[in-house]
This record gives sequence, C-alpha cells and structure tokens, in this order.
Amino acid sequence: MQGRLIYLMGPSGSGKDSLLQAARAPLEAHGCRFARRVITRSAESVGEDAVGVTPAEFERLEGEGAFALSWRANGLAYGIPVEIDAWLDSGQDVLINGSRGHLEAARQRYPQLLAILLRVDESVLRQRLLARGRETPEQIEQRLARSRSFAAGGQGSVAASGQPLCVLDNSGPLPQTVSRLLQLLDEARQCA
Ligand SMILES: Nc1ncnc2c1ncn2[C@@H]1O[C@H](COP(=O)(O)OP(=O)(O)OP(=O)(O)O)[C@@H](O)[C@H]1O
Ligand SMILES: O=P(O)(O)OC[C@H]1O[C@H](OP(=O)(O)O)[C@H](O)[C@@H]1O
Repeated sequence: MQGRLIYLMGPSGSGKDSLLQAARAPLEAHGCRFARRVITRSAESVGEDAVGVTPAEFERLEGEGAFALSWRANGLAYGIPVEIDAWLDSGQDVLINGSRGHLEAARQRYPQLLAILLRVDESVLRQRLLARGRETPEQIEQRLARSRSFAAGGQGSVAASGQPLCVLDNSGPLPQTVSRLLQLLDEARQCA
C-alpha cells in the first residue's frame, strides 16, 4: 500500500518547524519519514535543519531532477528531495514542510496528499517572528504581508473548493498542538 504525503503548511512563524521537531519522535515510531529540505538559505539559520545550497547549486539540482517538489518564495528556493517517492512507494508516510503557494502543484503530483494548514492569531504571528530573530524587520513584514494575501484568498486559496484541508491551531502551547496533530494523523490513518 502506498504511503501518504502529509503536507504541513502555514504562515511563516506559525510553528511548522517547531511542530515537526516536537512531533518527530512519536511519528517516526509510527514509521513516518521526514524530508530534509534543500533551501538557498544558510544551513546555520535557526529553526530548521535544512541543506543550505547556493542558487546556482539549487538550479543544477532542480535541473537534474533531484526534487520531487520545488518552489520559490520569500526570495528563496525550496526543494523536497525526490527520495520521498521511494519512501512513499515502500508504504511509508512522509511529512514535509510545504508551501501554501505550491499546494495545487503538490496535489497534481500527489493527489492523495493530506493537507494540514497551521494557523495562529495574527498578533501572535508577528511576536513569534520577531522573537525568533531569523529574518530582518523588513523580511518579517514581507512574510506577514504574504500571509495576509493568502488569508484574503490571494495567490490561490489553499481552501480550494472540494479539496480536503485540515486546519490546526498553534496559538496555544506547542505540546497541545503536537497532541492534536498526532490525533489528526491517527484519524486520517483509520479512514485511509
Ligand atoms: N505553540 C508555540 N508557542 C510558543 N512559541 C512557539 C510555538 N510554536 C512555535 N513557536 C515559536 O515561534 C517561532 C516560529 O516557529 P517556527 O520557526 O517553527 O515557525 P515556522 O512556521 O516553521 O516558520 P517558517 O515557515 O518561517 O520557518 C519560533 O521561535 C518558535 O520557537
Ligand atoms: O507562504 P507559503 O507559500 O505558505 O510558504 C513559503 C515558504 O515559506 C516557508 O518557508 P520558511 O519560512 O522560509 O522556512 C514555507 O515552508 C515555504 O517554504
């Protein structure tokens, strides 16, 4: 039986990486694999254990078919290694840190993907981005503007009619969000 792609997305600062890190051990115990992203951002950047490459290296890798999914946003390029297809073919679920802007393209390649939208209150979002301190104030404002655009239905709504979407609120304590994610995935497994 084919594994399922679990596509976690949400505003920058909503807590995707934190949630993935906190939920990793229990999910790996259930056989779920985690894709390590390739990003044109320094590997030393806080918050995500990604592979950092130059834009030229990214273009080369993308041209060689190294990515199952790739997209651009926030002045960066993001790639999901194509090795996830072998994991899925072997029946393993795969959890990735996705993109709202790339959801429809991802659905084309993975029609059965489970889309999970992480949300937090706008006031919380700004505070978390500022506290994290990875982006400059200008970049934070650009990311907040991008999220407002999605909330207003721009850039392709993630809530396309007829497409299943799970919404997970991370405005509260992270352990609560982890528990809800695990419960949501258990429910999804049972109705798969
Ligand atoms: N439930 C939570 N309660 C309090 N702080 C949180 C919570 N979840 C995440 N954070 C904090 O919010 C900041 C943003 O979290 P994180 O980097 O995981 O978000 P993200 O969605 O991965 O952002 P990006 O898409 O920009 O990488 C971090 O400093 C993180 O420690
Ligand atoms: O705005 P949308 O399309 O949802 O996401 C765009 C990109 O921003 C975030 O990455 P990061 O914040 O740079 O780690 C997402 O993971 C995605 O890769």
